Amino acid sequence: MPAARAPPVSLASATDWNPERKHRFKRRPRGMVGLPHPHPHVVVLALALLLIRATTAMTSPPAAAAAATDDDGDGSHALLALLQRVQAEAERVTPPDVFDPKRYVDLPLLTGDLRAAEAALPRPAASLAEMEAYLARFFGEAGSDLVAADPRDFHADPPGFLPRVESREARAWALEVHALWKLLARRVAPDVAAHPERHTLLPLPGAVVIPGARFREVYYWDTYWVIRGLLVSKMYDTAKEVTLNLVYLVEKYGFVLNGARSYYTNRSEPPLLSSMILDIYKATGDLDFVRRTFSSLLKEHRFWMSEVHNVVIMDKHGQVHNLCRYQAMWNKPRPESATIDVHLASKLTSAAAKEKLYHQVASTAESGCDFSSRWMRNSPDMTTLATTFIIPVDLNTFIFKMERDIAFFAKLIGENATSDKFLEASKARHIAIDSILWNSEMEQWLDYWIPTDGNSEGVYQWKPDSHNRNIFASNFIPLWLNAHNSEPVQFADEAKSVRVMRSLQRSGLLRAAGIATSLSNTSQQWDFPNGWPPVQHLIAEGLLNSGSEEAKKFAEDIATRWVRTNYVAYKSTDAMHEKYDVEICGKSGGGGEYSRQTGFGWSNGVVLSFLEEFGWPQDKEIGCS
Ligand SMILES: OC[C@H]1O[C@H](O[C@H]2O[C@H](CO)[C@@H](O)[C@H](O)[C@H]2O)[C@H](O)[C@@H](O)[C@@H]1O
Repeated sequence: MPAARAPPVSLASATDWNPERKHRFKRRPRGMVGLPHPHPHVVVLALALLLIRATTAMTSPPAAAAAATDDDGDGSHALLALLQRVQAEAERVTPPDVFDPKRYVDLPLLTGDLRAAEAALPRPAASLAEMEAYLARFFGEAGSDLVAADPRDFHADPPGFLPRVESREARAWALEVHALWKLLARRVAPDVAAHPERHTLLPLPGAVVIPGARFREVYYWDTYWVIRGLLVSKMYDTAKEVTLNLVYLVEKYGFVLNGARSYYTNRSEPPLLSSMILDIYKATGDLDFVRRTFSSLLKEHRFWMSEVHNVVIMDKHGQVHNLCRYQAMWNKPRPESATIDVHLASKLTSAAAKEKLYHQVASTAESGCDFSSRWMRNSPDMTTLATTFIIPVDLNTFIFKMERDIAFFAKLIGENATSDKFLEASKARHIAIDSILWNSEMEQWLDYWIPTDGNSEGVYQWKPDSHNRNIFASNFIPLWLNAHNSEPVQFADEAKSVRVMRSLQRSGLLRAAGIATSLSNTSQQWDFPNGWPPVQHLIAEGLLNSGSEEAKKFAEDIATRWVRTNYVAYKSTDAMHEKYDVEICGKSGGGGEYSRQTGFGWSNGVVLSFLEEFGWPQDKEIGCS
């Protein structure tokens, strides 16, 4: 085996992360070696990881992390424990088609008397009526601890709105979608900060835009497309305020949480904070906003570079690379879906196997794509989820982008040395993505399976047969980097982008109403036949900016299919949907562990963004063709 060479980049002074030290963890006690000065919250999580690793094999999940992350020191863990018992009791008496486990962990306690609420919980409840009476006595409605916000920069028909949308029908609808920001804007009620022990909702300093329906709180990666839409709607102040909430979370927890609930503190979501800040800067030129948020981006980068997420892998030429994976710091049922997780784990016998499964389930939620055959060793068997053993194409795309954005911002604010270091880091990641994830035969980037044999502490040796050769829309997401390249050399040059486009066209993913998430119908929501707004947008924007006229036309074709299906579904249901069935124009998506959701933050953002980018001519049909 060729000698391992250290990656060419050192970010030590910029981020306190030194890739050379990364390799030392082979000989050092296990722990957060890649993160010498992390945020205190991350330290607690890391210590939890350390504890479990001292006693179990590396393939075991970080069991002690559970104990570390469900107590914020404000008493909200006691409430969450009670709410999970409420959830379990409610399941027994609620018809399955209306039972949503998340509702129960979102309930705010009406008074400070948790003990009284505990004592009065009917165990078992005799009926649904008895359970509902109990809930009404002790708890407010789920979502009642958020109050409507009235964004001051909202105008019903903002000047300069969608100048290229000529069709009256399309324009009238776009204005209705734009008006949905008012319905989705919220503020956390003052009681949440005053009495955190009564809420699983976390306090936030500014207004938020929620996805909608059961998703009553702000979500991390959803917010990127919310921001894109708010910028189209000229709501620049709201876009900044929403983003500053996520910055606040980084400052408080060391990373952006999956969502702003105490039960989401054990994981993040696809990291797009730097992209939000970049797009706001491009729209407003507000350099103070960049200055204000910059150090939080460095902090977030440290989180993703820590041992929890970083994987070291040696390519076939002996070159060593750092890439990232998803990994939650949790090995218990997800509180928001505990009944579902417990049921799934009941197929396994040992407590250790259950913990490992819970760890994989939560780690999959960190991917934002929960759930999908993509993360299963043996699809569609959910007990074979193995997300922490996958190097995902899209995650590394987002982190490459983060590094490029940080380099750009650092230059803007005069931190040239930091800029150079992050530029180098992004180049190293570019090389890593090309070496480890690019598949020249299929002309796609492919997720990479790392071994589950307990070697995750060391440097993995790249193997050609470890690519996941199944077709997923995520295989094409690196194209998005075309949209954001400030250098003459594009991430995927024009010729390569065209080859990737042809591969996408041959893949079978493009359907009547958009790009399917995968080709496999598992009944999971991130599989066929669902298409998701962020995925359409990432791929279309990448194609649009590839430099190829043909790819640009293809991007417009994808956008047209997507806009039409959103429009037709809206006309028939009076709502924007979370996801769509790409087989049938105008049909919302289904599957997964919860019912169809409407609102919907990222759907609105993607439609507005497509309409801004491509316009809609007078004579273009907007119904299904
Ligand atoms: O309650 C189940 C899961 O719900 C969320 O995931 C889905 O909705 C999110 C909000 O729109 C979205 O960010 C994610 O991509 C969806 O899969 C939540 O994020 C999960 O953590 C949660 O377990």
